[in-house]
Amino acid sequence: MLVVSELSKSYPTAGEPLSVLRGVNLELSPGQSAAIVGPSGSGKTTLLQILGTLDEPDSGSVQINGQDPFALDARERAAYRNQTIGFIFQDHHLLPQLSVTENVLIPALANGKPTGDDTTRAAELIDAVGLSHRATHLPRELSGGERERVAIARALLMQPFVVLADEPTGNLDSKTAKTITELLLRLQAEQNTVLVTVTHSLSLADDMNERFELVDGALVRRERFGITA
Ligand SMILES: Nc1ncnc2c1ncn2[C@@H]1O[C@H](COP(=O)(O)OP(=O)(O)OP(=O)(O)O)[C@@H](O)[C@H]1O
Repeated sequence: MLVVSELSKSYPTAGEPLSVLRGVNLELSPGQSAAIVGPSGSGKTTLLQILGTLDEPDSGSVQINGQDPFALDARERAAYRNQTIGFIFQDHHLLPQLSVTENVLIPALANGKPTGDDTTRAAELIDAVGLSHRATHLPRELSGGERERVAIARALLMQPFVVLADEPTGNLDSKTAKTITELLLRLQAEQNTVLVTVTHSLSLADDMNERFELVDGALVRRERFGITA
């Protein structure tokens, strides 16, 4: 389970601190997907950064399968993050000089040289995202949708418990966005991970099991938005 309780976070400013998160609660089981929507500046990225253990909350807790990642020191937490959390970014952050296979293997490099198992799994994931014929290509030789597929394969390499996606279809046309969303949800269900997606797309939000809106620093559950595009 991913269990988030009463998270709060403020940023210092010249005057009063800017209170962004004010009591965020969330519980998701393996295999569940959730979308978080909200206006620009409502704190979606801040929340995703905390769920990803890249930033610390001021108060409240995050528990991943009963473990509190913020109880770990910075080094332990980095190792924990690499094993437990997969990240998918809008601009995919692929390394331009590395091939598709090498990019997918990046999370395994934190443990030293990729093992044979890592390489096998990378090939399986590249196949699963439909890019076997592009395995030796560089990112610049791929379309936007193909690059996003590489980012999905990379996020799943370490069999993470939680996958966090920040606008995973933000730069894609609506047809490609739909295909990528279906792929992401299929792999997420097969691998039984928790998926949390931050998005402005109500259509993408509708494809997730659960929808939440970040309102005044807290998550409010929403019904389907009824967007089919
Ligand atoms: N490091 C920081 N220091 C100070 N203020 C910050 C910092 N990071 C974010 N903020 C402020 O916190 C608020 C929430 O930012 P955040 O990036 O989480 O919003 P968001 O919902 O992801 O927005 P968008 O949809 O535009 O990406 C904004 O007002 C932003 O200016």
